[in-house]
Formats: sequence, C-alpha cells, structure tokens
Amino acid sequence: MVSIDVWNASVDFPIFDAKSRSLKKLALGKVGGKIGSEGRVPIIEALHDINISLRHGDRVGLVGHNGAGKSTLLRLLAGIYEPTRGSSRIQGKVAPIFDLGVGMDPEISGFENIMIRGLFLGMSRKEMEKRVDDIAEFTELGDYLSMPLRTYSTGMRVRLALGVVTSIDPEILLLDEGIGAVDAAFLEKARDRLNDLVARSGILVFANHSDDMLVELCNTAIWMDEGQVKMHGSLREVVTAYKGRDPYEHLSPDTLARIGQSPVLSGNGGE
Ligand SMILES: Nc1ncnc2c1ncn2[C@@H]1O[C@H](COP(=O)(O)OP(=O)(O)OP(=O)(O)O)[C@@H](O)[C@H]1O
Repeated sequence: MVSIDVWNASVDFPIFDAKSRSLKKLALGKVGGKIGSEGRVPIIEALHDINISLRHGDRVGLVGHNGAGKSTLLRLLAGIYEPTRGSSRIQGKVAPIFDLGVGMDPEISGFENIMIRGLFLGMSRKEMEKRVDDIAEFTELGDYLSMPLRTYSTGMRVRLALGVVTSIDPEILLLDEGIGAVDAAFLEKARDRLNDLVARSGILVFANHSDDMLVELCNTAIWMDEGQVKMHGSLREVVTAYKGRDPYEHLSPDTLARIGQSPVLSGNGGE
C-alpha cells in the first residue's frame, strides 16, 4: 500500500557560518523560512509543524512563494531529509525528480546514461533494457546516443533526461519545478508521456506554478507559506486562494481540449 504520512514535522537548518549583518537584512525580508537566532547559531526553519496524509490516487500540486518550503517538503517526502522534530512514514518506491540533469555522467554515452538514470530512479536493469528502444525513439537523438553526453547541447540532454524520467514506474512520484521549465515545444511532445507517467504513479506531488500543468496533472493542492501548510484542499480552491484567481479561467485552449472542457464550461465566456 502506497502512503505518505507526516506528523508535526519540522525541518531546521542550522547555519554555522552566518554573518550577523547580512542576517539582519534577511530577517526583514519577506521571502524564505523564518530565521531564529536565540541560540548562538542562527537556524532557518524551512518547515514547521507539517501534517500531511496522502494515499494512492492523490495528485497534489505544491504552490507557494520563493523560499516557502516546497523543495524542502519534497526532500522530506523523498526521505532525503529527516524531520528535525515530529515524524514521517513513507511507504512505496519513491522517484524524486528534482533536477533533470542529476545523475547523468558526461563521460559515458547517451545509452549508458539511460541505464544509469533508470537504475537511480528505482528501475531494474532488465526493466530498463525493455524500455531503451522506446526512450531512444522519443529523444530523436539517433546516433548521438552512442556518443559521450559531453558532446550534447543543453536541449539534447533535456530530451534524454525527459525520455528516461517519463519511462519509469514510480509508486510515489515527486516532481520539482524544473520539469516545467523545459522548452515548450519539446514539452508538448513529452506531454502525453508525462500524463501517462502520472497515471501510472500511485501518488504525485508536483511543485509547479503553471495553471495548465497543475490542472492537467493534479486534483488537490497544498499551499506552503513560511514553511507551513497554509491550505490543503481541492486544486481549484487552493490555487484560487493563492493566486487570487480561478486557474480554470486562464487555461490555454489546448489544455481545455485535453481535459475535455469547453471554454464555456471554464467560465470565461466563449460565445
Ligand atoms: N540546504 C539548506 N540550507 C539552509 N537553508 C535552506 C536549505 N535549503 C533550503 N533552505 C531554506 O529553507 C527555506 C525553504 O526553502 P525551499 O527551497 O524549500 O523553498 P521553495 O519553496 O522551494 O522556494 P523556491 O520557490 O524559491 O524554489 C528557505 O528559507 C531557504 O533559505
């Protein structure tokens, strides 16, 4: 059974080399978690008293301002960070996709990188061998797949990474914003694969701000603010509260078509 449970969890980062002058400046800022300096070492409270319970089928969009704690929460859910206080229980195979390029080796070929990245994301060698042709076709990299990765352009690396990432079978899929920053034209091509990937996943948590991506992939949302869960509810409710406008009123015609809604239903006229 796939599940995520987090009870009263906090994550602190003690900063041993903070300079007192810049610290004052930071404390006045609006962005980022709270900085406490009661002790001798300043502490950034990246997450504070988080309670979350997710089950199979939950597709959660994570929104919030810079420094609100989205990436830290994803790392807590991935088991990369342990809670400083409180506890968490994550049941299921986690695929953390925080940076498309991570785990890629510039000195080995595209084909070898496909295998390595797949293993890193929890797949077996046999499973990856079955998928490699499909990934190769999707990337359109042809003979380049036999060349070392260092000979690739940035866009070519993204194609390779996206091909692998969308081929896996995760029980818990954790996506940080990077995936939305991919070149729009290529993302269009990857969209069906991304949708299929999410459909295959037990639980999705996706940090993203694009109305289109959130509406297409998520059904609920969590709004993080200063390291706390400010709101957890339906996607529409939370994004409307966070952005001050209904995400369904700002969807592209393509997204509306894909989610099977006419512009009239989305509430923005259309006559
Ligand atoms: N490794 C770290 N060491 C110290 N502080 C950190 C570390 N990682 C994050 N923080 C702090 O924790 C807080 C939350 O950061 P986090 O990266 O989780 O925010 P975010 O919501 O993902 O922000 P953004 O949208 O800008 O990526 C911030 O105040 C940040 O300064």
